[in-house]
Amino acid sequence: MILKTLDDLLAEGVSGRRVFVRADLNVPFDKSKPGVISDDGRARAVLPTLIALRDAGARVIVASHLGRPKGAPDPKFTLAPVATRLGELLGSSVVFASDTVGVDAQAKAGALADGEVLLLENLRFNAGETSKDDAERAAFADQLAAFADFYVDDAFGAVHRKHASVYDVPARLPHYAGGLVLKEVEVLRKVSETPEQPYVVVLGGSKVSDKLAVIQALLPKVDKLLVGGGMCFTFLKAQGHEVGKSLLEDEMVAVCADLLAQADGRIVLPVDVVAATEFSADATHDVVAASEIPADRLGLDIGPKSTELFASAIAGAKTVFWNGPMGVFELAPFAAGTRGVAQAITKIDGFSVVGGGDSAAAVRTLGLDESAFGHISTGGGASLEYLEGKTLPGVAALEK
Ligand SMILES: Nc1ncnc2c1ncn2[C@@H]1O[C@H](COP(=O)(O)OP(=O)(O)OP(=O)(O)O)[C@@H](O)[C@H]1O
Ligand SMILES: O=C(O)[C@H](O)COP(=O)(O)O
Repeated sequence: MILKTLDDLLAEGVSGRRVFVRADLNVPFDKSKPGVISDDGRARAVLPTLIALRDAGARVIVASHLGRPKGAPDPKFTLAPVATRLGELLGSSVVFASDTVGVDAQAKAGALADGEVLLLENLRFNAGETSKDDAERAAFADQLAAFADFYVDDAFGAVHRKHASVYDVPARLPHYAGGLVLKEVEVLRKVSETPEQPYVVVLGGSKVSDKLAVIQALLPKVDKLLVGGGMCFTFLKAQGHEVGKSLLEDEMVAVCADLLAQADGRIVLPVDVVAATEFSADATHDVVAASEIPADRLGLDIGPKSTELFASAIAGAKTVFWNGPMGVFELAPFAAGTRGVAQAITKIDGFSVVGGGDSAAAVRTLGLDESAFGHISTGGGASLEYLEGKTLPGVAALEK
C-alpha cells in the first residue's frame, strides 16, 4: 500500500494549518439512558491522531457519522455528547458546531485558534454524505473540503463506505492515512493473507444481510464458521425451523440455504437459544431448543449448550476472527453467550481479532481483559469487507 501518512503530514508542518480529520465516532449509547455513551473505545482510538495534530498547532476540524439518520437533522443522532466526551479524553475543550457545513460550522471553523479542535455535527444529517448520486456527494464534499488545507482519514470503521467524507473529500485535498487506519489494515492484511490454521470465524450481531457476503468469501478459507446473534435465525429458518418473532431477513433465507449447502458442515449454528417474550431485560425468558422457538418468543442470545459447542470449536484454533455479539449483550439476561464465546477466544493458543464497534464494546462492557485478544478492531463492516477481499473506497481514495 503506497499512501502518505499522518507522520508525513506532521513532517511537512501543520502549525496554523487547517486539517480535516474524518473519524469514526459512531459510539454506542446506553440503551436505557439516552445521551450516555456506553463505550468510548472508538473515540479513544482516534486520540493519538488528534493529540499529534493539536500539539503540532494545527486547527483541527473533526467530522464523523453517528448511527443512520436519514439525511436530515435528527436530535436522536446528535454528536453533541461525543464532543463533550472527546474533550474529556483530550484534556482540552472541543468546540462543537450545531450543523455540519452551515453557518455555525463555518463561523466556528473560521474562529479556530492554533491547536484547537472543532467537532462538526453528524455528517449524515446531510443527504449528500451517503448519496449514491456522484454529483450530490460531490457538492457536499466541496463544502467539507472548503474547511481545510489537508485531509486525514482515521475512520477505519467507515473506510468501506463510498461516502462524501470518506471517498470524495480526499480527492479534493492533500490526503493522509491516520495511525489507526494504518494499524488496522496491517493486522487484517496478515489475517486475510496468511491465517494460521485452524482458522475459526465467529459471526453474530444484527446487520444480517451486511454479513452474508463475507460468509461466502470466507467459506473456502475457514475450518469452522460459527453463527450466532441476530444472524442465526435466518440460517435456522433456512434449515426449516420456525423462529418465532426473532430477527429474520426473509429475503435472505434462500441465500442462507445455499451457503449451508456449500459449507459441508463447516457452518455451525446454535442448538439452543434464550427466547424471550419481548425485547426487554425484564421479559420472561427461557432456554429452548433452536428447532423449537415458540411463535410468540424471540431469540435474544445463544443458549448454554451452543456456547459450549462454540467454545469447543474455538479452543483448538490458531486464528480466530470474531465479529458481532452472540446476543443482546447490553441487557444482562442475554449477555452469557457473548461472554462465554469471548472468554473462549481469550484462551486460544493463537492470534485473535475482534472486529466491530459493538463486539469491541462487548469485550469492554462485559469486563473482559482487552489485552487477552490479539487485536481489537474499531471496524465491523470495514473489517468484514477487508476480509472479503473487497476494495475499500476509503483506502483506495487515500492511495490515489
Ligand atoms: N438475537 C439478537 N436479536 C437482536 N439483536 C441482536 C441479537 N444478537 C445481537 N444483537 C444485537 O446486535 C448488535 C450488534 O450488531 P452489529 O452487527 O452492529 O455488530 P458489530 O459488527 O460488532 O458492530 P458495528 O457494525 O457497529 O461495528 C448489538 O447491539 C446486539 O444487541
Ligand atoms: O458501526 C460501523 O460499523 C461504522 O461506524 C459504519 O457504520 P455504518 O454501518 O452505519 O456505515
